[in-house]
Amino acid sequence: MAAPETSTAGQVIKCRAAVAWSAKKPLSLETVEVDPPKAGEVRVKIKSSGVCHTDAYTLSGEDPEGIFPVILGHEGAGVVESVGEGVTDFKSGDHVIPLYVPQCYDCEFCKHPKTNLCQKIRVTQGKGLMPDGTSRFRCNGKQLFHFMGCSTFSEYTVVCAISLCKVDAKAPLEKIGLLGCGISTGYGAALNTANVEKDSTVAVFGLGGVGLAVVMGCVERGAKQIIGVDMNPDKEAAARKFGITDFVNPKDHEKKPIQEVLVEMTNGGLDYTFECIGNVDVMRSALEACHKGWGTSVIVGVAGAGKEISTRPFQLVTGRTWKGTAFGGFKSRDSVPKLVDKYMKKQLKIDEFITHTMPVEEINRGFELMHAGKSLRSIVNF
Ligand SMILES: NC(=O)C1=CN([C@@H]2O[C@H](COP(=O)(O)OP(=O)(O)OC[C@H]3O[C@@H](n4cnc5c(N)ncnc54)[C@H](OP(=O)(O)O)[C@@H]3O)[C@@H](O)[C@H]2O)C=CC1
Ligand SMILES: N[C@@H](CCC(=O)N[C@@H](CSC=O)C(=O)NCC(=O)O)C(=O)O
Ligand SMILES: [Zn+2]
Ligand SMILES: [Zn+2]
Repeated sequence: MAAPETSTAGQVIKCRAAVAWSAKKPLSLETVEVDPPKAGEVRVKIKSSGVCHTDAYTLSGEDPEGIFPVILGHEGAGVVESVGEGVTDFKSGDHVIPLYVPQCYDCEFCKHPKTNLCQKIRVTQGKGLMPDGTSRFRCNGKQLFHFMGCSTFSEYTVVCAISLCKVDAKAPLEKIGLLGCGISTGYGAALNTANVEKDSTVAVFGLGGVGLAVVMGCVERGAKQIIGVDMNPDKEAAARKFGITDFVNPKDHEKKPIQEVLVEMTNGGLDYTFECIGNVDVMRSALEACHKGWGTSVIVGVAGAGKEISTRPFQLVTGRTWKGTAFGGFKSRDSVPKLVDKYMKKQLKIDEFITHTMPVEEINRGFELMHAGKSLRSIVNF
């Protein structure tokens, strides 16, 4: 049966959005115009969106791909309002999560079992545009750019159908948007990228939302020691609830590089380490905290423009492995609906990551809480 047409289908919709007019400035709540979806696109009514550190990173001006004015946000969930020509996988009323890593099933990357990095629309997505090179957003006559193919800080957004997955309509839309980024990324970093085994020893640097999702994955795999490393002592309590066995604050060990402290604590180093901050010095520490011969370090954090990593090549010659992950290695459209199902079966945490909830009008408070180290995830509701 054909989906019922919504009264707004084919029309320009005026709605609320938090607009980043320029770097380093608070977001501004505006009325924006959202065009109907073109061929292969879907317009989604966003119910809620998480605030990820990557939104703050791009807003800070440190993202080489940062472009303004833009509608940020990439951890959202919502309901399909209308679909563009040729879209058969979705209909109005479907519950969906936008995906910043699409899955087209057709490109060389999608067909390759070793990567999740679909490249079908990567070039235009990186330029803040839809695949035809235009934007669907305007405010006061000015074009606004899209962000990571999602722009979930808008009440309505337009995304490519390949950047969207349909999820269980019983799942709470005000929570499951977090599976669009931080939780899936950290969890997948442990399960897919590192493939942590039972009885492993692990260190997680940075105990924000992403780091705690790594901890969740390591607990599921039966790691016997999980050391949380964070400069913020307030992060210890929540991290213990997620399952860290030890907490190390580098500020308590200023006479020694933190990797030496960890190597001593673990009789030679960790089986797996994860950098979940975006600091290149910490990335080095995380690698060098790995056990000689077999330790693997996974870079999850996103570093600022111009930053480079370094270590002595001897660290790799002697058997340590340095890896990175995007979206936890999950092939997005295949995996996210399954993660939603896992949450519904109480086999995956989401609620425990949500420390603050606020109306979109207060979105800047979400950023402030993150910068002050007071939140894991803030959710903004439309
Ligand atoms: N690769 C990918 O696919 C993805 C990458 N990311 C990236 O992952 C990183 C983490 O994201 P998220 O969890 O949202 O960020 P948060 O800001 O919530 O968490 C980062 C944590 O690291 C702590 N920290 C900062 N500096 C240090 C340090 N030198 N040593 C130890 N701990 C430190 C922070 O402490 P404090 O509380 O004091 O700030 C905070 O607890 C970001 O770089 C983000 O851009 C996010 C999603 C996907
Ligand atoms: N735009 C940045 C790169 C930003 C980046 O690394 N993004 C991560 C996701 S972070 C999510 O919160 C990622 O998975 N990237 C894959 C990709 O194809 O962009 C820059 O230009 O350095
Ligand atoms: Zn993110
Ligand atoms: Zn693809």
